[in-house]
Amino acid sequence: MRRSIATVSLSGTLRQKLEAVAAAGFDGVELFEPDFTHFPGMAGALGRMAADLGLTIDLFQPFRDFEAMPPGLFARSLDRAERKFDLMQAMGAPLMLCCSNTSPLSVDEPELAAEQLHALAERAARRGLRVGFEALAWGRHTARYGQAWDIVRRADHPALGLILDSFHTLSLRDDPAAIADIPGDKIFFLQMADAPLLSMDVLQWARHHRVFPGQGDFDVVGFYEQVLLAGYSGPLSLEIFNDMFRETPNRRTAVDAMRSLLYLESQVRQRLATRAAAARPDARAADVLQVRELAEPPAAPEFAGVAFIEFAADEATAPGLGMQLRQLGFRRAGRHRSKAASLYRQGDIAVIVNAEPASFARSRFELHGPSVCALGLRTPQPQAAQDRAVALRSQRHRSPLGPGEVEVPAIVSPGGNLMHFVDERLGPDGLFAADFVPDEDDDTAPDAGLRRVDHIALGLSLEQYDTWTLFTRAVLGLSLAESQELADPFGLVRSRAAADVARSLRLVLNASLSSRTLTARTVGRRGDGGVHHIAFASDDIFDSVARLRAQGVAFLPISPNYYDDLPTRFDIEPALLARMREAGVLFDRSADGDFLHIYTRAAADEGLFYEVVQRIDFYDGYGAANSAARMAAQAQAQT
Ligand SMILES: O=C(O)c1ccc(O)c(O)c1
Ligand SMILES: [Mg+2]
Repeated sequence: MRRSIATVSLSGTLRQKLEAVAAAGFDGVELFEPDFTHFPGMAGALGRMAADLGLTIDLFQPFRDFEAMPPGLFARSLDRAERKFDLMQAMGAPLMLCCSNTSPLSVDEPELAAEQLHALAERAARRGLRVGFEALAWGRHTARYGQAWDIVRRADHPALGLILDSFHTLSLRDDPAAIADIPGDKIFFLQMADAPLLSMDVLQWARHHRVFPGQGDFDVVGFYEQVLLAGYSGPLSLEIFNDMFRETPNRRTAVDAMRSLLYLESQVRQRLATRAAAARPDARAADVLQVRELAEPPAAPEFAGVAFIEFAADEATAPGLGMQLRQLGFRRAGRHRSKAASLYRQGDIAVIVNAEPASFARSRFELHGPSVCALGLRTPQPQAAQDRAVALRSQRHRSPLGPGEVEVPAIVSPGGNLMHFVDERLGPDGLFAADFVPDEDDDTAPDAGLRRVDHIALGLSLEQYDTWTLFTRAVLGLSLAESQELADPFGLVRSRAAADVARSLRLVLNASLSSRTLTARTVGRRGDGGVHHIAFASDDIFDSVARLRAQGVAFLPISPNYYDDLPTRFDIEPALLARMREAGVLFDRSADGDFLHIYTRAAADEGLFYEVVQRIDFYDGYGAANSAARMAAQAQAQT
């Protein structure tokens, strides 16, 4: 399996792009011609540079506005092609991408298009080169792969084949099923791109909003499956035009790119295995040439809740964090055997405050101040979870172990915090029993009835939003809800939830479109991928709130207008409404159940805040409808 990527997909100079692509383990690139036009060297030098990095130049693109032209223009286009063939030969690129004509001068005559492409292929063949024809979704007369294939078939030249691009097919909601009937050796190249479902002009959509497979909403797996069933055995390439990727540091983009391909391959591999094993086995599936070359990471782990949340602190800030936790009803349950770390417990929740000098936590503290630096996720398959993450290009993390301490497989999540995979078989206390010496406080505050972590919300920069989408989906195997845009008084916040099937692990990804929202400021202080707020579940939110208020916890004040509005939206018992109004509790309802929740005020210097939630019946959301109430209250609480 050769993996490739178009140079247009990354930021940087051409040299930097190639270096990033090579470092991420790609075999080749599609050279986007404008990258070459501004390259300070000749084609031969570029070819040598790529070769020195261990990369091939698999394709030269795009050659535009060629087929179905009136004769005068056609002759000129052939001359233009010869100049490009010169370059391709000098740089060692064997294949030219010719995209379907968008010129108003082109004519709707497939026979003419075929004839002219035949002539182009003949010129290419004389030099040992090949041409691939790709239907652009906005091509003047050829927009669908079926039309492009019809022209390629009519042209009938061995040096002319089809180029497929998932974006063009899926954006037009065209059915990829007929791809499987195209002879695999006539498909010369495959470009994969995903995209969010948007209703907009297809050219704008294609040039600005493509994302890597697994980051969008298209059925890219179904598309790739059809291409493999056709018998295609060429490179699997990414071609992503995306405004954000043009500015994101290219090393990060290249890792996301590789992760997306490996994830795509693993999903297709499973589909093909299912077809081959079906009651009436699919002979073509069994014959797919590349199936053994498709990536096969260990299966995504199951989760069984959040085992712990770890704060980074130092000697000066650890006591303050401890006080805050006590106020929230946690008791100090132990001190670490070998590190300057304390354990706080309430219900099933465990919070570690780590002030160990010269540790990973301290390095995060130095960057971001007191903040969450690691999450422990409980799973029956901790080693497989880590192995999958590493197979999908996450970094393994090893912490120094003291005597008798339990080794917990860990990885670095995007943005640099840690994720530990804690063996479920250790039980709720097992990990802590080994690592922490029991040490109950004397001055413990009363338990506030917080039972478990309901969800953890992360603050992300916009450029990390797609990275986290792919990370949660591919590495953690979570499923994602739709993105929503929430109104902070100082700008919009894009938000989507990721959760496991059992709903034992819920992460909320928040990215601000503005630089002035609370989310944006959290990212500035806490770093990209930092924890923005933590929601704890209570079985009786009113009781928990009363206890917390008695401990001096301050909650966000909610406008009386909110409570006047609620009964116009929902049929709520007056007694419940009165209780909510009095307690400052917010309300949401879906077809599955109700949701009661409340937010603490952000500690003045921290940014981080807490939420208490109560899910009734099978409510599965996060009260997004109340986020505007929350953000307005936060803005007002700060003035
Ligand atoms: O947007 C374009 O022009 C363009 C060019 C080449 C491609 O392969 C493609 O999918 C789009
Ligand atoms: Mg394309």
